[in-house]
Amino acid sequence: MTTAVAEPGTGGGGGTAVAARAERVTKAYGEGDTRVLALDEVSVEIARGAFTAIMGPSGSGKSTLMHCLAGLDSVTAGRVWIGETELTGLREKQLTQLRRDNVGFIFQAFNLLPTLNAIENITLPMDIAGRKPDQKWLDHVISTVGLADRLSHRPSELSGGQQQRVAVARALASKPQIMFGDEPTGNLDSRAGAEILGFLRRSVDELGQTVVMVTHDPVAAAYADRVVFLADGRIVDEMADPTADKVLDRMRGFDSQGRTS
Ligand SMILES: Nc1ncnc2c1ncn2[C@@H]1O[C@H](COP(=O)(O)OP(=O)(O)OP(=O)(O)O)[C@@H](O)[C@H]1O
Repeated sequence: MTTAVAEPGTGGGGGTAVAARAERVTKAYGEGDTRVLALDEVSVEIARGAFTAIMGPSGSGKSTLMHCLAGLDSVTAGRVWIGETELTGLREKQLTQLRRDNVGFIFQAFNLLPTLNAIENITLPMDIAGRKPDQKWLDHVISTVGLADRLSHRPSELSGGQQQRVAVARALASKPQIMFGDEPTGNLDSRAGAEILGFLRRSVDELGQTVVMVTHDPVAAAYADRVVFLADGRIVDEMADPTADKVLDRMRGFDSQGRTS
């Protein structure tokens, strides 16, 4: 017998904890001669409570896959779920609400508001949504990312690494079901980048979060539990427990084979 009550978002059937899922997702941009197939029937499951990296050559569809999984972009064909909610078919208003309540985002550009201090930036999405942050969780997040003594600083008074820590805390503040990062360390030097990756790792290990990160960097991918490799809009490989060397080897393999299908 299966239990009648499922945890929110633990995925249907089979009992595996799936935080997000794409089923035969195709995404095409443009029409006719200028049509580009950015994703070609991609199916993938993102495990809950794990750190997944998406890698692949430039133009292979990494950002498009992330945007489709996160409900930031519509699909041409196929279906997408976050937890048990199917995104494909939702109206824009429902999608906005689902993203706001269940998804955290970290981008390459920190996207902080310059007139607000760190804590105001962190709680802004919840303030806009009219939700009260869970203070205990918020304190835990702030101490995890090491911002406790910087909360009254404005972005201009913070280093790039500290600004991205604010962005990480903002993404975590609402206890999202899933966090997406698109090259979150792309604007940081390697030390600040390593710090942010360490915080993402800790948010998985210590806070039970689910993280999906697009990256070009094998060193960044090595922080993940699993790497999914894309080429020409298709998933061509994946790797559990990656190391930077293993990832680099695999990437070289793709390069020497040229187009992989
Ligand atoms: N809005 C758009 N309009 C038209 N084509 C697009 C659009 N967005 C992406 N593409 C095309 O879709 C393909 C996949 O793009 P995507 O940005 O997902 O790749 P990527 O792997 O993230 O690349 P990079 O590593 O260079 O950021 C590319 O050929 C790109 O030119």
